[in-house]
Parts: sequence; C-alpha cells; structure tokens
Amino acid sequence: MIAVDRGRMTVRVEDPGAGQVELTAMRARELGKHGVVVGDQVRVVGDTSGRTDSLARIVAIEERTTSLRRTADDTDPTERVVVANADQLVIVTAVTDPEPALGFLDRCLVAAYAGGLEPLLCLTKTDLASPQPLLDRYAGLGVDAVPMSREAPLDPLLDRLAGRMSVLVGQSGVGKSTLVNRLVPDAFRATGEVTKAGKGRHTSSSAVLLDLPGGGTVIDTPGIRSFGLAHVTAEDVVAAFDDVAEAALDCPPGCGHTAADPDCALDAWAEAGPPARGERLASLRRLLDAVGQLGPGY
Ligand SMILES: Nc1nc2c(ncn2[C@@H]2O[C@H](COP(=O)(O)OP(=O)(O)OP(=O)(O)O)[C@@H](O)[C@H]2O)c(=O)[nH]1
Ligand SMILES: [Zn+2]
Repeated sequence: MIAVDRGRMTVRVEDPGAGQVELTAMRARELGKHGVVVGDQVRVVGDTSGRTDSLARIVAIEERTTSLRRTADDTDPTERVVVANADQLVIVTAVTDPEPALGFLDRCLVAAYAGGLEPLLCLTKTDLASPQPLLDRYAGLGVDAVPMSREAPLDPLLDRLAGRMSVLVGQSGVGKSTLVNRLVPDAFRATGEVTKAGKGRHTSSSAVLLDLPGGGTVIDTPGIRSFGLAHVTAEDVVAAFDDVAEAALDCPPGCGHTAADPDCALDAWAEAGPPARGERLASLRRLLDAVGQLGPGY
C-alpha cells in the first residue's frame, strides 16, 4: 500500500503482464479493526483492473516485518503504526539552524529500535557547522550517519537508500523537503493520486511513498513532528542490540537497565569488556533516560 487518503488506499500491484499497476482500494469489512498503513503488503479482491473509478477491496494484511509506531503523546495508550515493513528510519536533522532537537532525535532512535528499523542519521546543513558533535553523541550506539548539505553530492545517502524502503522523519526547517526534492525530482507526479483526491501533497497524509530513480523507496512523513512512546518498554530498546540483549538475560525480572537499577547485569557486562563496551552502555542508558518513564517498571 503506497498512499492513503480519507479511506481510499492506493495499492501497487505487480502484474506479470502489465508491470506495475496502481489500484484504488478500500478496506473490506472482514479486516475488522485492523488498519492498513503505508508499506503494508495487502491482498486485494474485486475490481483489480486499475481502471478509472474502479475500486478494489483489501481483504488481508500480511504479517509485518517491522512497524514504526507512535502514540500521540507519552500518556496516550493508543498506538498507531505509521509505516509498515520499512527497513530504515532516516532521521533528518540540521547541524544548526535550527539547533538539533536532541530529545526528538533520541525519541526517533528509540522508535526505530523498538520497531525493528535500522536508524540512519542524515545531518543536513553541514555548510553552516560541523556535524562532529552529533556524530560523537551517537557514536557509542553505532548509529550510521551521513553528513549532507544542499550543495553536497547525494551519493553517500543514495548508497544507503538503494534497494531498501526508508522512512524519512524530521522536524520543521531541517531541510527535509529540500532533500526529498533532490532525491525524487518528480515527487509531485509520484504523489499524484493523493493530490488528485483534493488535498495538498503535504497535508493529506502522514506518510507518502516515493520511488527513487535509482531504486529503493523513501516514505516521507510530513505530518509527523513528534514521537509519543507510551507503547515502548526498555526491553524493546535493549532487544535491538544483540550483545546487550544477551547480557540482559542475567538481569532480574522487570529490570529497567538504567544506572538506578541496582542489580542490572549490564554493569558487570560493561566492566568485563573493553572501554568501548562501557561507552556503548552509557549511550544506551542515556537514550533510556532521555525517553524516561517507558512502559511498565518505570
Ligand atoms: N544552509 C543551508 N540551508 C539549507 C540546506 N537545506 C535546506 N536549507 C534551507 O533551510 C530551510 C528549510 O528547508 P526545508 O527543506 O523547507 O525544510 P523542511 O525540513 O522541509 O521544513 P518544513 O518545510 O517546515 O517541513 C530553507 O530555507 C532551505 O533553503 C542546506 O544544506 N544548507
Ligand atoms: Zn538490567
């Protein structure tokens, strides 16, 4: 599913004869409460011709490999899946102008780890300041990062986007639109279905899928400026780091894995390893602290 607008979904179908066909579809009643989101693999029945005014029905959603989720705020228990099956969350932030919103970055990282997406920092406006402080801040976690500016070649970013489905998030003014327009020069055409339905490109949907000319897809999320994390637990975050997750098996039940948890097994794990391990744990704990009161046990 590549776009949604007021209950109408645009579904892309691979037709062995005709290549890619885009259909308009609605959710079938048998889906019950299950929502369909951009990135979902769905099964459609009915009029699947794709002709003007044809309407297919979505009768099933395949199991998701990843799901980027958020809640409206940290106390709202209603979680919404923003995008399904994406490989990567590209967190776009300017190195300055506006100053990096560190809390937002930490939250994006947590949402990525909790949803099974690989995070990538895209540090824009490097013509104005050095990306180094941000690189340093996240080095301990091993987060991949690409410095970027309007004038710089896109290749390092394109290399990381090729062949994958990537979600782009960023706060207002960081240069995300500038970047998307460079990545997908014909973005307006690609989102034609959504625009045609009567709303502007940037208001109708919280997620829009765009094809990269060189392969791979990016999903822009113009409506998303915050990440409520009421649904995330410390365990979800720790699970994203294989080595840490294994060490945490020795923790007492309900351990929050912070410095304030006296019997957390991660302290012994860090002490038994090289200094890099200690830095990794400190970075992870800073992330857990930054998002505070996560889930049960906090
Ligand atoms: N110096 C510098 N300015 C940039 C760069 N990229 C974008 N800008 C400027 O930053 C401002 C914001 O860029 P946008 O692309 O509109 O940012 P956005 O993240 O899409 O923000 P919204 O439009 O609010 O969603 C514009 O004035 C751009 O010209 C860059 O690499 N360097
Ligand atoms: Zn622990």
